[in-house]
Amino acid sequence: MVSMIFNDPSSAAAFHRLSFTRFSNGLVSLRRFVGPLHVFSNTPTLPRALSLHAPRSSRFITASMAAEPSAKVIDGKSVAKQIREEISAEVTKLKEAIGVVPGLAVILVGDRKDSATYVRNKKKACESVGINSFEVNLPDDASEQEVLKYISDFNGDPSVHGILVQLPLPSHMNEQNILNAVTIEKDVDGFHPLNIGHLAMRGSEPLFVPCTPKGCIELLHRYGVDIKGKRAVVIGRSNIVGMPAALLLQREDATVTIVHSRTKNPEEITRQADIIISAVGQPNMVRGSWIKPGAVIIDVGINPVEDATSPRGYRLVGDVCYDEACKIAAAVTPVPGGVGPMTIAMLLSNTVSSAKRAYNFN
Ligand SMILES: NC(=O)C1=CN([C@@H]2O[C@H](COP(=O)(O)OP(=O)(O)OC[C@H]3O[C@@H](n4cnc5c(N)ncnc54)[C@H](OP(=O)(O)O)[C@@H]3O)[C@@H](O)[C@H]2O)C=CC1
Ligand SMILES: Nc1nc(=O)c2c([nH]1)NC[C@@H]1CN(c3ccc(C(=O)N[C@@H](CCC(=O)O)C(=O)O)cc3)C=[N+]21
Repeated sequence: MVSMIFNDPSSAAAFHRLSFTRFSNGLVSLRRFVGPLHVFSNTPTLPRALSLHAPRSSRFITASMAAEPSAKVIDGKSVAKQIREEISAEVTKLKEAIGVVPGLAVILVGDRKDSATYVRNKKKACESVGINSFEVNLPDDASEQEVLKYISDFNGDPSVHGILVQLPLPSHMNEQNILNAVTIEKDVDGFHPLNIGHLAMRGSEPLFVPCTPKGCIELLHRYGVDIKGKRAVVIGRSNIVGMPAALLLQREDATVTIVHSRTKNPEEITRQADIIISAVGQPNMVRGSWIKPGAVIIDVGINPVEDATSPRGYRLVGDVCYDEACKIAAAVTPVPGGVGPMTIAMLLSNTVSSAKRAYNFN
């Protein structure tokens, strides 16, 4: 038996919620109960709160019905839009109060089409909230020294509050050397070893948290998903997504397991999770059978798959088999429109925080 709980959109103001309880025989019973709204109070236009808890006191008012359960869609695109509006207001406040406009510098090396698209999207997002953006495009055969020179210039430029070196870098460059060169005060990607080290240490705070994992947690928060005490599985252990996502979940008091390419029984381990964050890069790897009924799924994967019907000849899918997940999970992020837009929103947020910190502005 599983429970999925979500606010009734037609009566959210009265804090009424509907609860579907699905039994092993496939029947679904509908309950209505009145209770405290689970979490967020400052996001009135956001989607309904979602809780992993079963209600303690609830009142049966309706009989059973046979229906295919369907997960709630965690709409990263609309949450990111809301966050951009919040950031835009902060940027205006900063400018009016002390005449400072936050600035983000992006360094792109090489001519990868996907990287160029991401950089273009970041630039557009900056414009949309009033952040200045500075862009450097270097050819694929540029030297590491050239990149380091630009980083050093941006480190010393007071109009730049955030520096992002688009990854991946060409293979002749040493990624660690380059990421280490960004001053930690402007490391809005949160990839500097000192920022990662602070993230990993209890009682310590990094200046910046990596954008994609931060966006995943922000989605869980804004959808009212309880993390404390839950079992979380992160699939993938990269420096930019999987590892920091696991650290963040742990900081939120989840019990965290990391699944990677050498894990012996990934399906069985993942099936124990209340919360799954998948960052692998394998289309549709996480099947319905990997998912515990009622789990919440954050799908970070962005995988192009051939699609002759799409104008681009391909479409993007996640690591999680979306159709199967929808039938068994409580909530799931789509691809596109899930974590991707949140990554960019968190980058803007980190850039504004950096500018505020530089001027001691609260
Ligand atoms: N939405 C967004 O904003 C972002 C999306 N992405 C997307 O997320 C995905 C992951 O990105 P990234 O972390 O950079 O990728 P990496 O390739 O750096 O890391 C992939 C991770 O997945 C693990 N892995 C690979 N195959 C399997 C498998 N069969 N079973 C279990 N684990 C496996 C690897 O394990 P091992 O360590 O053992 O090799 C590794 O830890 C990609 O699709 C990428 O495009 C990335 C960044 C941002
Ligand atoms: N230094 C650095 N920092 C990064 O944060 C970083 C990086 N390098 N290299 C590449 C990855 C990938 N990444 C994404 C950002 C936004 C979307 C995004 O907005 N995706 C849209 C779809 C975009 C489309 O349609 O192509 C979505 O999921 O809805 C995706 C992926 C950031 N990364």
